[in-house]
Amino acid sequence: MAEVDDQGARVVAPDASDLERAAEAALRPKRLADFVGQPTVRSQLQLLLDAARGRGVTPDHVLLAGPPGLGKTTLAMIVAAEMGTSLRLTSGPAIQHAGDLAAILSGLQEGDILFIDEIHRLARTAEEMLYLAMEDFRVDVVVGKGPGATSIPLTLPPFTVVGATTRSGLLPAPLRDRFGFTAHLEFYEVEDLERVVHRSAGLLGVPIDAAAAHEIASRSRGTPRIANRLLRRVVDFAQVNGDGTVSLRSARGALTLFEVDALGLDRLDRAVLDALCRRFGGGPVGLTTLAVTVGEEAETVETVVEPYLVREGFMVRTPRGRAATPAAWAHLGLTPPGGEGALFG
Ligand SMILES: Nc1ncnc2c1ncn2[C@@H]1O[C@H](COP(=O)(O)OP(=O)(O)OP(=O)(O)O)[C@@H](O)[C@H]1O
Ligand SMILES: [Mg+2]
Repeated sequence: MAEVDDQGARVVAPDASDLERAAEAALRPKRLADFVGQPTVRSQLQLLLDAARGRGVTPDHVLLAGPPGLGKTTLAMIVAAEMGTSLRLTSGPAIQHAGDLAAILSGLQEGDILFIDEIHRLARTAEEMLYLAMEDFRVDVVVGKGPGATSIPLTLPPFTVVGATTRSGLLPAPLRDRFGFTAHLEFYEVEDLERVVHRSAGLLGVPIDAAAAHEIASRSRGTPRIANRLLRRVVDFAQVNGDGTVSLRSARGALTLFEVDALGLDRLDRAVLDALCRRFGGGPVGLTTLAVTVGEEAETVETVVEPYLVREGFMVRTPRGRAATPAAWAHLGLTPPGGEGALFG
């Protein structure tokens, strides 16, 4: 499906293209104190790190769970910075065989933070090796091939695994259990996103007024990555069409141009709601059917469209499939079959 490209171009997509990652690096908070919002996670993590530092040990393994763009990679980097240690970066899909993981593990230094992004996508054999490494700081390195192969047990220096996952439900329980602390990142409040926008505008050297920051924040779907991206488009707009100062007018102009509505819904979101209401009478309809109707992968609809629609009360998940709420019908300017109040009757 060609939608992979469209997906990458979506201005409210919660995930980032490779190109965007470079722009993001410049805006990443480096220390816990600069990390905006998520007060619960921040205090929990602060405690964990302070305690480890106090005892002079490496912190417990940390699992960061939550939707894309909420700050998992940022927090992993912050853990390393706060502990004054180095970060080794890898990801589930990058580890195809147990041997790949063994090579990484055997290169670790004491206190290193091993960041495993998308840890739910680790190969099965690597997963088992990781259990042992996390629990006993041991790894069995296989030397040679075939019948002559021998396995040499290697003791690892103490280190900390920071795992990140957008799908914590997919993590096998034994792996989940080996994390001493799981941080569940929540979507951000508008006020927090306003602070993200102000902070980023400051780093970009762009003047912005409070109304503009509020406008961008309220259309950012609770996601700092989206707030930063919308800010960049708004800055473009302000520089091309004005004097470069980001005002409410330029914020609205840019967001209208990119078809992000007042609630942060874009074309794909509206297409999903529209299909749900017009084609399926409000549902319930299965995820796959719904995804095919809008020409998207089921996984895309499930991970990047649905969470926001559910959270904003436009869609509900029922045992028989996805259903539109009265708010969805209202947002599309449609009347539900049987009129108002007929739903969920
Ligand atoms: N709490 C925060 N305060 C300020 N900026 C933030 C915060 N959280 C995230 N950001 C910014 O949002 C962008 C995306 O964050 P990050 O890469 O950490 O997300 P992620 O959860 O790792 O996403 P993915 O699941 O796609 O890997 C970064 O540029 C980062 O600077
Ligand atoms: Mg990340």
